[in-house]
Amino acid sequence: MSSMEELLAGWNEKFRPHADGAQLPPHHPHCLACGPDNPHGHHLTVHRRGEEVHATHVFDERHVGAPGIAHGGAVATVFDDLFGFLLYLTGGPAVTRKLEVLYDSPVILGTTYDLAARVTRTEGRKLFMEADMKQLGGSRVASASALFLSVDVTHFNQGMPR
Ligand SMILES: CCCCCCCCCCCCCC(=O)SCCNC(=O)CCNC(=O)[C@H](O)C(C)(C)COP(=O)(O)OP(=O)(O)OC[C@H]1O[C@@H](n2cnc3c(N)ncnc32)[C@H](O)[C@@H]1OP(=O)(O)O
Repeated sequence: MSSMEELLAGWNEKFRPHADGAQLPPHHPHCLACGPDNPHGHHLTVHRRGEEVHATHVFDERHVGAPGIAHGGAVATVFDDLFGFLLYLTGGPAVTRKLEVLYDSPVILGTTYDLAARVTRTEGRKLFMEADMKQLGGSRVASASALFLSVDVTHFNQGMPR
């Protein structure tokens, strides 16, 4: 089986309907944000809650920017990937065309944060999404909005080894 065939087979399995409350599958084992086999990754675990996706996350020393504070790029990575889990609800592959992050207050290493994301609007291939990150039971520390564009799964051929 070629790498592309394996990708397609895995993708179809991932896109089976996911029940409300279910843990959603990682995009792939080495994904920077959700891959369980990526030693540098965030190992994000994400659940479906109604038409939203939710995650609880603790940034650690691998994600440091200023001492004790998560790097803004690491926070953006987690938002971007969380948006990628909404694709299991919308039902097909899409990629980030635009990502905007608002940093309200420092994201502190070793602190647990709640994240939630949702699709706010669709227009043809365009998926408009929003997400927020809050202290447990507390105030918002960051939010994000994104435009994803639906693509055919062959889009990912571009990354296959030649
Ligand atoms: C099995 C496992 C598989 C692994 C897969 C994991 C997948 C998930 C992983 C998730 C991981 C996390 C996620 C990641 O990390 S995804 C990785 C990061 N993203 C990318 O690599 C994407 C790179 N970009 C591209 O490939 C192309 O540019 C794409 C495909 C996105 C679009 O190129 P394409 O040529 O196809 O489209 P178009 O340019 O004609 O535009 C189409 C329409 O969109 C409108 N438009 C464009 N820009 C804007 C804008 N700023 N505001 C408003 N509208 C905008 C535009 O006017 C047009 O509208 P209309 O004229 O039709 O009305």
